[in-house]
Amino acid sequence: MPRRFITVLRRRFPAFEQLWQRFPDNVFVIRCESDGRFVVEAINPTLAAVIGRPSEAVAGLPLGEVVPAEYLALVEGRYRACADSGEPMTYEESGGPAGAEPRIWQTLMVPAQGRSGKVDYILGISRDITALRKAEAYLRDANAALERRVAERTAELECANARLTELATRDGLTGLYNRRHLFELATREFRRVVRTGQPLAVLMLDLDHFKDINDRFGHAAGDQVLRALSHVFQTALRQTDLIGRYGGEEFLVLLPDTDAREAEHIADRLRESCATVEHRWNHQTFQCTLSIGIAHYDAERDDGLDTLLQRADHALLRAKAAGRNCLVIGG
Ligand SMILES: Nc1nc2c(ncn2[C@@H]2O[C@H](COP(=O)(O)OP(=O)(O)OP(=O)(O)O)[C@@H](O)[C@H]2O)c(=O)[nH]1
Repeated sequence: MPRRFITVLRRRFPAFEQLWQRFPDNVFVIRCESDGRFVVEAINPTLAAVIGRPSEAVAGLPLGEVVPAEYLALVEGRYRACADSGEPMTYEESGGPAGAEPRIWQTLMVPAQGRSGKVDYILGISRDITALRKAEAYLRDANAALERRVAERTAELECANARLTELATRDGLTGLYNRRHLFELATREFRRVVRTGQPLAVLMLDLDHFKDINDRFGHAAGDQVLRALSHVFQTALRQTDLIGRYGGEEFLVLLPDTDAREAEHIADRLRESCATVEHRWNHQTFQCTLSIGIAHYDAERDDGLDTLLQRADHALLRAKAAGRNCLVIGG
């Protein structure tokens, strides 16, 4: 029998008595009476301190005289379930005296069967896990806050990276690809057509008498024209075409998979749309025309991107010499 057993243990083994006196969790032994009632057989000093009564004063009392009335039905229900099932049970509960901070308890109950097989005693250990649960909740919150912060920082970094890529690849004034990045893309495109043998047209665009615009209206007006025309060019081209700012008022366009007739047609569309844009500056309006040199990839002649660009450049010079606002196809 547990009481006898515990009493014997405590008397016979000083080490067990030490353990019983010092054990930091609550230990209790409940006797199950044959009429279904429960009696407190023994509680250790830790549990005695929690309920505020000496162990000796509680031993032998019916459960109803030890457990506060508001918890009695709940506690009895648990003991009954353990006794009826004959199986160990664990549960968690919160409670405590009114006005005090509620505590959370984790309890393990083990039924002890007598010779008849009936459960005579329930041995229990109950641990105050309030601090543990609080620490877990704190860690959960801290973790969630950290995850939120990491997500925010990742979004900020992605934004900054996108901005850096933008700065590294785009021309600050027009928003078109800058010369360096355009060369990278053009080189890639050139390698592709060398491999596939597909057509590739190159247009070298140069605004006519742009210096006059700067001289007449000022540099800021010139900048406005460059921005406006860049937008016009970009909208006139297909998604697959590449356009970038090649120099001051010079632009390079690559037209992949475009035959000679189509390239000429696109070039003329660019030339015309440029010429028809009306620019306004200080209550004055003016137009700006465009000369274009065209070159087509020729596997026999173009062993590198340079020669193809050179041929487009020569064609552009001829367009200028021919009076501007026109296009010339390079030989
Ligand atoms: N406003 C402005 N002007 C620029 C920019 N880059 C280059 N330019 C100007 O573009 C002008 C180019 O002049 P030129 O090379 O003589 O050519 P052009 O006057 O267009 O004459 P043609 O090309 O022969 O028709 C110069 O006045 C440059 O200062 C820029 O970013 N903004």
